[in-house]
Amino acid sequence: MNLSHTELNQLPKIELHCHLDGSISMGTIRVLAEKAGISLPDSDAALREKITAPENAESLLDYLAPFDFVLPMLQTKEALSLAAYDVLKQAKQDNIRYIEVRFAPTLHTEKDLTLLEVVQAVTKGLADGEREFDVKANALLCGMRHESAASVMQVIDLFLTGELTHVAGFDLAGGESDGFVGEFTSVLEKVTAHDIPLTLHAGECGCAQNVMDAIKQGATRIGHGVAIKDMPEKWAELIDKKITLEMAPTSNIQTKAVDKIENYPFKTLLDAGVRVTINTDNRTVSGTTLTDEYIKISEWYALKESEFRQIAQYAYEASFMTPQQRAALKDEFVIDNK
Ligand SMILES: O=c1[nH]cnc2c1ncn2[C@@H]1O[C@H](CO)[C@@H](O)[C@H]1O
Ligand SMILES: [Zn+2]
Repeated sequence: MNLSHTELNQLPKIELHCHLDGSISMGTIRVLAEKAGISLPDSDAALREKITAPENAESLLDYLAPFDFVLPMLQTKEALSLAAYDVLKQAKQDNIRYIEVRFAPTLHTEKDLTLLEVVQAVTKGLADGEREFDVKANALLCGMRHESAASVMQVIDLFLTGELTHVAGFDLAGGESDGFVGEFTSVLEKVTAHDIPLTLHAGECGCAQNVMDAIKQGATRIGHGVAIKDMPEKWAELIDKKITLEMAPTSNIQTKAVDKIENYPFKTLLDAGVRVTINTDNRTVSGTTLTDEYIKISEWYALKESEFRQIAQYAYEASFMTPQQRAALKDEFVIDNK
């Protein structure tokens, strides 16, 4: 029998893939808009339409459109701290014990913030939320793939300032073209040269080769990676290297990473031994919670509790936690299979 919604909610969880700007609750968006002097529709239904992915999204780029609506509200330190705090509040409701919240610093410098100030404002909100909600958290910094390698390099240079706390790794996000890894070789070489933990969006709506390129370039985790379903001959390599896929069922259907649920490879990959994990990607843009994503996976595949716990252990092992965070959560996430 499937686990009940309450049981799924209560499972201890780790979320590796959650975008800050796509995950701010409607209540906090109203607060941020007011502070920014931006007027919003009065009705929640009309506002929801602006901040969620279009029902008939045709592609990843369609899916990304609502971000343009929220970003003008995320241009001050106060707004960024409040947004990060708000995401941790939501994480608590999912019984998340550890979360990595990602964002692109270059998207928050429209007013007068420096990249460093942007990151410090977000990590302040995470630190406040950690204390308030007993959820551990780190930030991941994203470079945007539509920006130049030189601009993305400025984000990498933040890691080298020695001024960051609560920042655990790097990612590339935005629209995905085939062969994108090659456009950012110089950036990604610097990432690995400095041992900065690396996850890359790949094989979301691009080809399976993007996933293999990302791994070759040093990514230990892949954002989505759905397209690897088309290269079963590579699964053994993923298993061998303990590559972890950060999948997000609702988002993956919305972006048309697969045309229909029957073609979603989550369970096939899990059964084959590939390390898959469950994530929201964007709580608000996808209109979901991590509990909702667990419910979806439970309804689609009737997973047993032991399988959900195995998936959470994969997330624990692949996370970019500090040694202290890892030690504190060990008993909740390392299951004894023997
Ligand atoms: O699923 C996704 N694939 C690729 N890029 C994404 C996805 N969700 C959000 N973003 C992009 O990442 C930026 C930083 O958080 C967002 O502004 C959005 O453009
Ligand atoms: Zn994403």
